[in-house]
Amino acid sequence: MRVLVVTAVAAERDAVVRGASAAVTAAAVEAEKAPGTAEEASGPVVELAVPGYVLHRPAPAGPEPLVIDVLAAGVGPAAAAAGTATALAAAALSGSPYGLAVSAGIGGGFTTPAPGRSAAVGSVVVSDAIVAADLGAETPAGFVPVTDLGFGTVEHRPPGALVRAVAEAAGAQRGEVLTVSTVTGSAERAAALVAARPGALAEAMEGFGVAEAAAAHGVPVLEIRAVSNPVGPRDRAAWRIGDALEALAGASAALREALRAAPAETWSTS
Ligand SMILES: O=C(O)c1cccc(C(=O)CC[C@H]2O[C@@H](n3cnc4c(=O)[nH]cnc43)[C@H](O)[C@@H]2O)c1
Repeated sequence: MRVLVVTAVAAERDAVVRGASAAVTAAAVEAEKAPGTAEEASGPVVELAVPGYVLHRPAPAGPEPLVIDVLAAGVGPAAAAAGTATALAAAALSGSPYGLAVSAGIGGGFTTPAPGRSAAVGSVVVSDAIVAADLGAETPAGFVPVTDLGFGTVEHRPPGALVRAVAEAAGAQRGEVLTVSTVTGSAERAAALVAARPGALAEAMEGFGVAEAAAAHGVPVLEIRAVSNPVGPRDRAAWRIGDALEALAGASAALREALRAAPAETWSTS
């Protein structure tokens, strides 16, 4: 299967490639399918051009049928949708379509959702719903989602069995990941988001864009977020981007292992 992983920035892309490459190496050595040392087994990263973008592909180990391409498409839902749609279309036109699109990167973690649920800095969240949290209209009665106005959708649901497999492999929590166009910067806004979506565990800025492009192409979608900061009052001193990128690399290794263990036939209809 071919998997497209879409990040916002190059640092996230490189973390995903590093994690997926480490997983390739471990799998190859464990299965003794590839000769040589761990370093030799992982091989170089191949760069592939699609119109307007460059994909990074960790070299597959031996004849493994799983191919993971990683694209840094830019910050925000529009950039994410444009990059994802381009890569999906290019692959489909070449006769080798992707079977899964993954939005991956760092994100904010909600620390005061429902009792017992909190996404701490350095932890990982795998989306069970990808939600456009601010797509709608502000009215005297409050925020109205675009679906209540008679348009489109505000939610995409990844395959449940895949969510469970990846979350288990990554030691991650499962929960809703909200896509916002404005980073939350106050306790009041954080509380309003959780009130509207009690299942929310994380927020970021790209998942819904990736999901809309994937839906247009009939491709399943997943979102993985490594928490770099709490959602709430702005506090740059609380950001832990390095820790989150390490967690993202670990989650990417887990993603690869989960996909090897649970191929698409086992989750594509769940
Ligand atoms: O200036 C700020 O206060 C601020 C706080 C958190 C993040 C930012 C960014 O500009 C990063 C945007 C980038 O990273 C993802 N991200 C990371 N944390 C969050 C968050 O708390 N809320 C939304 N997005 C976040 C996001 O997906 C973008 O790719 C600035």
